[in-house]
Parts: sequence; C-alpha cells; structure tokens
Amino acid sequence: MTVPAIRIASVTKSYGALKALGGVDLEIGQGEFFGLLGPNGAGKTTLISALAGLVRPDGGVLEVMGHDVVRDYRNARRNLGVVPQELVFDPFFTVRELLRIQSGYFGIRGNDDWIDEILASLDLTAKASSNMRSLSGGMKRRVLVAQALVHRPPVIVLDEPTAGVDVELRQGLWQFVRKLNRDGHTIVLTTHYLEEAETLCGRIAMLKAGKVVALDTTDNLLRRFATHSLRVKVGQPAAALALGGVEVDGGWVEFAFDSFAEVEQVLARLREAGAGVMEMQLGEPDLERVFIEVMHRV
Ligand SMILES: Nc1ncnc2c1ncn2[C@@H]1O[C@H](COP(=O)(O)OP(=O)(O)OP(=O)(O)O)[C@@H](O)[C@H]1O
Repeated sequence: MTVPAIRIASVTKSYGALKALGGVDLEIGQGEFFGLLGPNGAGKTTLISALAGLVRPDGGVLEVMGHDVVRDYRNARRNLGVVPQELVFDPFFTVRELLRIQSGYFGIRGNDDWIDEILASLDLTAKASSNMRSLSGGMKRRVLVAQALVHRPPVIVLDEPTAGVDVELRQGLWQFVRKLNRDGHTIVLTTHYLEEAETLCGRIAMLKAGKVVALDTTDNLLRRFATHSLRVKVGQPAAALALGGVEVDGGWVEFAFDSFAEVEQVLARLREAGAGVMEMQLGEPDLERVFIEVMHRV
C-alpha cells in the first residue's frame, strides 16, 4: 500500500484558551489536488504550520510521505514545499541568490539548472538578477512559489497563493500548479476564492473553528447539498431571512431547493412577508453556496 502524502490524526493546538485545532483528522493521497477551505481563523494556517514543523501541536500525529513531522523532521520537511501566505524576504538578495540559499538549506548545491527551469515556468527569468525589494507584490509571490520548489518536494502546500494577485498572474500560477499536479505532485491549497477551489480541487475539506466539518470529493459536495437555489435582492432582508434564507451579499438572500417547484411557494411567502423582491436569480449549485450552507449548519 502506498503511504498517504499527508496524514493528520487527532491533531490539537491551543493558544491559551483558544482552541485553534480541535482534533483534526485528514488523509490526503499521493497525486491529489486537495482544497482546505474555511473562514478566517478556522485554523488552516495553523494546520499548515504544524505540517511544516513551524508550530508544535499539543497532541496528535502529522506525517508527510510517511515521515513524522516531529520525530523525523528532516525527511518530512524534505518532502514538503510550502508557499506561505505572508511575503517575508530579505530585500537585499537577488531572486537567484535567494533560491540558491534556499537550496542550501536542503543541502543542495549546483541547483542552477532546476532554478532556471522554475524561473522560466514562473515567468521570472528576466528578474533573476533583480533585488527582491525591486519586485512588485505579484512577482514576490511568484518567488515564494519558486522558493517552495527548489528542493523538488513531492508534496506542495499553497496557503492562499493568489491573495492580492492580478487575474493574469493568477491564471498563470494555476496553470503551473496544475502542471505540477499532472507531473505527480500532491497539491494542497487553501484559498478564499471558492470558484478556484471548485475548478481545481478533486477533494475538499472544510474547516470551522479548528474542526473538519465537511470532507468529500468536490463533485459529491456539490451534489450532496441542495441542487438549486433562488437568490433574491430584497428591500427587507430581515423578512427574507426569517423565512429561512441565508444572506450571501449586501441585500441578496438565498434559498436552497431540491426542485424548482418550491420556487413559487417561496416567492409567495416573500410577498406575504413584505420582503420587497427587487431582483432575482436562479442558480445551479456552486461551491460558494455549499460552503455557506456547511458553515451555517454546523
Ligand atoms: N501565534 C498565535 N498566537 C495566538 N493565537 C493564534 C496564533 N496563531 C493563530 N492564532 C489563532 O488561531 C486561530 C486560527 O488561526 P489561523 O491563522 O490558523 O486561521 P486561518 O484559517 O488560517 O485564517 P485565515 O483564513 O484568516 O488565514 C485564530 O483564532 C488565530 O487568531
């Protein structure tokens, strides 16, 4: 049997009275493109930091390619590439120097062929000799990705890699990450862009307040939750919410159905309640709605 790329069992972590991770179990197979989703503060970064050995869990086990993150740190770390959320660099190094230094951390010398390949894939070749401080935010983010790849890790974790990144770069980045996945790398991704998660991830875990509250293939998650939706923009959101709607955006409230036959009934009830429907849309299920439902249910 092949070892899972990532195994997380009963992992707990508290900061004082705050339970950041309340017993997380998760197994991610080799070659998966896996999404880790959750609202702000759900514990995603804490979990990733624990995987990278940067945060010590209070209890439980974390393994990367079968290597225990605490007891067998070096091998676990060698198998893992992490693209962190925050942009922290020494501004005085050039891009190439930075990548050479990072290679050195893993005991790799003479890594320039691979570094050139990564730079080309990330469209950074022209910036190889530029100082980090002269790069734009989006370029710095690409360097973060490059940095995570210098030691050719089989498992790559990206913590919100597209936050604050323009559309073109985002698409380029996804193309690159998809290629890495096709080449056999396991990808774990956290993002607040649920459309991206829906297109990219084969399986998804949703985290809320330090616990996994949904775990399934993306297709099953979309199927399992109500199949259709009605979104209404109303003058009186409170009246619509009282009828079981869920607020999705300023003034927009959403109702979920198994069949469109129920739409008429809801519209009648909205009229009776004086909700004041101004606009409406009928929708197919998408991950954003699944996410909102899961977060409200549990
Ligand atoms: N070093 C720390 N000290 C104290 N509390 C912390 C620390 N790191 C994280 N926390 C708390 O743990 C909880 C989980 O935070 P975490 O950063 O893991 O969430 P997240 O899901 O990554 O959120 P986001 O989507 O905002 O990045 C939060 O309530 C956070 O305030």
